[in-house]
Amino acid sequence: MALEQTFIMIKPDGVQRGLIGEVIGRFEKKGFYLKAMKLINVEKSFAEKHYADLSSKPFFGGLVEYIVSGPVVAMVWEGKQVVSTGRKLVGATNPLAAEPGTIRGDFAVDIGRNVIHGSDSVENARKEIALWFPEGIAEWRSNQHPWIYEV
Ligand SMILES: Nc1ncnc2c1ncn2[C@@H]1O[C@H](COP(=O)(O)OP(=O)(O)OP(=O)(O)O)[C@@H](O)[C@H]1O
Repeated sequence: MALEQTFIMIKPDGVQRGLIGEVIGRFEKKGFYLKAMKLINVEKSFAEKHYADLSSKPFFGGLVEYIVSGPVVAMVWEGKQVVSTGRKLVGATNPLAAEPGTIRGDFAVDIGRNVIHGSDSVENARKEIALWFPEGIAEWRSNQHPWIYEV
């Protein structure tokens, strides 16, 4: 069975608020595999590249300032339908609309401080992983695999 990969980033507010372990724990306990992770400060030009699709939006400048305001945790997670299911774990963009039980629903209030990013499609996940991890990602699979996945 081919497993998907997605790019997940804990934004500067999530790092500052001590939510790294909480976020990782939710993805781990679900049954997804952490394939790459780094805590880094990104340059403005890099943040602009990551959010290039939103460059015409009025909030673009503020969004880029937010992303460069402190370290972020960039991760690759692997699993069955991890792109769409990861978005469900993350919750709606506006945290006030995000369901309780989701990361944004449980830990955020404002759209401009929504703790986490998750790729919105398999194609964008591929692009984002290539952008953030040009060095490549780890190859491994949990020994618990047969206890999480039927095949
Ligand atoms: N109206 C807005 N005002 C301020 N910031 C916004 C607004 N809309 C979106 N953003 C910020 O831009 C990010 C990207 O917006 P997008 O529409 O791609 O939402 P998303 O896919 O849920 O979020 P992300 O890409 O971060 O996972 C949001 O997560 C949020 O931080």
